[in-house]
Amino acid sequence: MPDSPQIRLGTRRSPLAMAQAHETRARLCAAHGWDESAVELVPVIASGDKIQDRPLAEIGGKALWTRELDNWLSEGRIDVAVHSLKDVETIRPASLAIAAVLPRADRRDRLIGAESLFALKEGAVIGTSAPRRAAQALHARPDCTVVTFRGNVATRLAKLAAGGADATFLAAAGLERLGETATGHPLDPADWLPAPAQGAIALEIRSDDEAARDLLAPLDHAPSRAEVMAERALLYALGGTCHSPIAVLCVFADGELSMRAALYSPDGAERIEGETRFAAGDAEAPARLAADLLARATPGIAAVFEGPPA
Ligand SMILES: NCc1[nH]cc(CCC(=O)O)c1CC(=O)O
Repeated sequence: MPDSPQIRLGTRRSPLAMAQAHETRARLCAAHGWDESAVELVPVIASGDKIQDRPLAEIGGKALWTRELDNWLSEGRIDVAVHSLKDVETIRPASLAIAAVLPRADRRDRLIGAESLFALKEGAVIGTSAPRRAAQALHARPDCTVVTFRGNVATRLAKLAAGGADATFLAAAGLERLGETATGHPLDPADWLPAPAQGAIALEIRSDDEAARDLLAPLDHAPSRAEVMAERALLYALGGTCHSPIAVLCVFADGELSMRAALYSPDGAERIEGETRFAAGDAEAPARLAADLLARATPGIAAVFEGPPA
């Protein structure tokens, strides 16, 4: 029952990031019989949090969420970086490693502002800055207009309430972690797939930090890890980034992974879909699905998916 911190968790400062850090601390304390003082939370300001008015794709993409935490981790100022895995680039420094993936929360998006996309009025305005959500929405409702909607969850809900749009999308996982359990309407993955690794919290460490690796090992949830790593492998093999309108869901059941993915042109006019089932140990399956999708890509899709990095 240590009094001084055993481990320092770095986190972004947004309410959602802090909720994820608190969840991680609770799981660590439960796994090791510690009281809260054993885990120090270290809030770090991410560059993405300082810029709220432009789409992420325009201002440098996902690295905005990870750069400061990467630096603090590499410099030994924290032992663990707590991430929404959805926001973590697929190509990471070799000096860092994902030591654990927590049990994945609700993977779905929720629509806020209408019961379904088809309940929206003709020509409705949808607030989002996620290229995936914009393309999916325009595919289903080409009459709608998409406007940029950034900021943390509360900011986006406030923008919606203030009339900045008729509807917006937020991840169910994030809403639930913030206690917004009744906000919006979950979208069925049968017709609205989420983002790669949506709903998953990943704990990153320095690759050579065996002490941190051992402390985090009991928190790792192997089925969740298998699902989200397969989704990230698909994104990597497509050459996807945060600019890429890709939706994917991989589900683990009975020792098998089932993956379904859809690629869009940014305007939502073009859409292709593919699916595959594979054994949990088959690390090449996502790349095979990616190759199949790329081979079938229409021009507007081929323009934004460049294939795997050389
Ligand atoms: N891009 C921001 C972001 N990163 C992770 C979540 C939610 C939590 C998660 O998906 O794990 C959100 C908010 C959202 O997309 O609604």
